[in-house]
Amino acid sequence: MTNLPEILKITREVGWGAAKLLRSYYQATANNLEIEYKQNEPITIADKAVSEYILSHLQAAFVDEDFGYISEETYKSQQGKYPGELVWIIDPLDGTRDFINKTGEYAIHIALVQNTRPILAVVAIPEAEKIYYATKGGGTFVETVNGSHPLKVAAAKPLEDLILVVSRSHRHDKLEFLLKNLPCQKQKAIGSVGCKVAAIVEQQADVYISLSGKSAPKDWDLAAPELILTEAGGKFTHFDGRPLEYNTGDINQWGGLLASSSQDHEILCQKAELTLTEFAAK
Ligand SMILES: Nc1ncnc2c1ncn2[C@@H]1O[C@H](COP(=O)(O)O)[C@@H](OP(=O)(O)O)[C@H]1O
Ligand SMILES: [Mg+2]
Repeated sequence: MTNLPEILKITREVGWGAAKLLRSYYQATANNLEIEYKQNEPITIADKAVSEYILSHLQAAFVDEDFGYISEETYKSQQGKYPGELVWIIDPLDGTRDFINKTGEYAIHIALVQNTRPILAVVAIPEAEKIYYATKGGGTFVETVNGSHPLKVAAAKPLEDLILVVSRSHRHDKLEFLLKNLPCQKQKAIGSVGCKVAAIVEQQADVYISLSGKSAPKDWDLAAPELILTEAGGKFTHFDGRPLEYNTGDINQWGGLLASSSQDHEILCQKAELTLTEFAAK
């Protein structure tokens, strides 16, 4: 395999190119985004164009490599898991609703997964003109036009001072009950998982909670943001402490997931599980 630093260099370039392309769609006010709905989730021509851009550039750069490719826009529910060891998991536009509603909170996720776990990640945030990148064991960095520097999550603070970020559009009764009963009541809505994790590694937030309802977030929503967070010193697990796994055959990430700046991660997970038991008993 081409070495990881070389793969990262190429992926960062692809991330910047994809960010520029996606931003051009965001800023073209006269553009008809040709919004369609797939299982209740919107898709625009920008999702498709950026997916095509990322896939074609990665495939051209790694013609000699035995990589699989899973992109939100080209994924077919019957395709099952990629049988090889290394697979790219790509979300060309995470936060499509926020993209359409012009909140600026949208991101691009590119992760390389080895045997169900991410080993390399790029999260691009076009409106901030930043990319975040990480490799397993190599730390997390933020890059702007002025260069890059490492990032670490915030130091420990009291539970009640932790700032929690949560989805703006994927809300339901069970999640609302959970959010109301957590010890951290400083809560704000941010679109896109990439943008939520960026807020945590930039020390503007501390905790992110995702709880599936009738639908669940998918591998491409989480693989890249997870590595960006954990390499910055944070934790990202199921409420029961299990690590997330990708390319398992079920693209959905069911259940409760908690991402945090790590101090008190286990306490928050236990509290979340307890609160769900209370909800079930209502
Ligand atoms: N309960 C859920 N069901 C389906 N998708 C979910 C979800 N929660 C989060 N997601 C996905 O996670 C991404 C971020 O969501 P949010 O901005 O609400 O936090 C979105 O990806 P896409 O925009 O790529 O579809 C969204 O579809
Ligand atoms: Mg997404």
